[in-house]
Amino acid sequence: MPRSPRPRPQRSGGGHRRTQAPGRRTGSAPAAEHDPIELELDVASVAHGGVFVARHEGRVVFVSDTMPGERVLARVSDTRHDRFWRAETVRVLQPSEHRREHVWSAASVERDPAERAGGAEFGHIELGHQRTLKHDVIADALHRMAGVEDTSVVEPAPGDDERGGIRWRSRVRLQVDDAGAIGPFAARSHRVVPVDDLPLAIDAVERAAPLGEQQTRSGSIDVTVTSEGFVSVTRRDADGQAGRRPLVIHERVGDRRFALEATGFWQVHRKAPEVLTAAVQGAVDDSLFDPRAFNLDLYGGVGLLAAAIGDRFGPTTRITSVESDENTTDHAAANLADWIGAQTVTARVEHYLRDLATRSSAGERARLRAGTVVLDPPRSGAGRETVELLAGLAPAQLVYVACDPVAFARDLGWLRERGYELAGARALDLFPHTHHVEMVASLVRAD
Ligand SMILES: C[S@@+](CC[C@H](N)C(=O)[O-])C[C@H]1O[C@@H](n2cnc3c(N)ncnc32)[C@H](O)[C@@H]1O
Repeated sequence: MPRSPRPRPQRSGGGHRRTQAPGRRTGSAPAAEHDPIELELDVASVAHGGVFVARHEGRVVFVSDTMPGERVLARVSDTRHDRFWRAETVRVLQPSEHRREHVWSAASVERDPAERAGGAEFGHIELGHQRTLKHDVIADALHRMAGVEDTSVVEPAPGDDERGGIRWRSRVRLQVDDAGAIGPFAARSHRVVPVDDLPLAIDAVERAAPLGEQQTRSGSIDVTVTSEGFVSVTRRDADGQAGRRPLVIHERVGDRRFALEATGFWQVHRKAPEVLTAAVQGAVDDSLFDPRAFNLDLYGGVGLLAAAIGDRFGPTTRITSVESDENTTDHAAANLADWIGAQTVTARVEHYLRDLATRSSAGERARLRAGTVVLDPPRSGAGRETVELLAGLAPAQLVYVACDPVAFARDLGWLRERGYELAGARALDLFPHTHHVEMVASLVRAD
């Protein structure tokens, strides 16, 4: 790919284009609305968060809607930081061989950046190359933050390649703006973009979504279609109130049926529950697993991964599922009720582990050391406090399910400092056409 000797600053819509002195701080305001800075940029690599890295006069510019190897004209949208700016591609000057027509015209680079629907930020990239880029992000994070070299590939979910990576979302959240218009937010903004279609959603979700309608009040709309085909549409006002008691729905995974609230947490990809069940079952080292030990399912939700362990190791397996949301724990208790060794606890994981660290008996401590811990934290990861408490309890093995590889890499770095080694990791593309990727990693105590 030919490279220009130097990116040229340009002014939008005319021959003469504006630049700013390198390192100049422009305060908290974004680039002036009527005088946007436009830059010609050579895009070098992928960054975490669905953006790509270019440089302008020594400063990093994070650019959206492009990919490595492209030359683009990009409009600067954020100059608040000294060390980096943010910009949106407005025109592709030299496309990559991996560029495709966007799978969602509402998110395409042909639209003005403010009118592009968010949530499909890799939709212009060939599907296999999206996975290469996700791998690059994982490998870089593991190398920098955990000192681990990753050679794994990012695996597709069943059926995604055949469908071109569309029609996988079983739940969608739409927004309603002050004028009553319905749609997703634009990328990196709270501006609602009305859309005609939702190609990442399964057909039944798209059909149930009130696209093109008007609402009388601002807020959000959650559209969910269960694996059994039940449709639920929950409207919330701007302060998040649903206006009626939460609806209970059911999801089926293999022979199990899970009850949960329609707006409660459930894996978004229609195949994710079974893919993650199998991945977690496969990530446990049998030789280290003790069904009578103090086994834990942390951030347990309605019990999906506790059930994965129970179904693999049998009904005598003891496991305690810990979840902070009380209604969710109630559902987990019902979902796991047929299984004698399963317990559910409503608590924040960090509080629960601190309690175990300070109050458990010598016998419990021994059973914890012999235990297996599955943890599936939210996007922010487990965090330092939880990692330290967990490492202090020293369970025999951990299975870490991560929806943010960078937060995982940070936690892995801390776990390695505290005596754990990475025994294996898989990366699963459960979010095609977005930058997101799921990881399932096995860690064992190094002693
Ligand atoms: C990524 S979901 C995983 C749920 C479950 N493992 C599954 O696959 O369905 C994370 C869950 O952790 C819960 N959670 C978030 N922060 C928590 C905390 N500090 N302690 C306990 N649970 C937490 C959320 O309510 C959510 O149910």
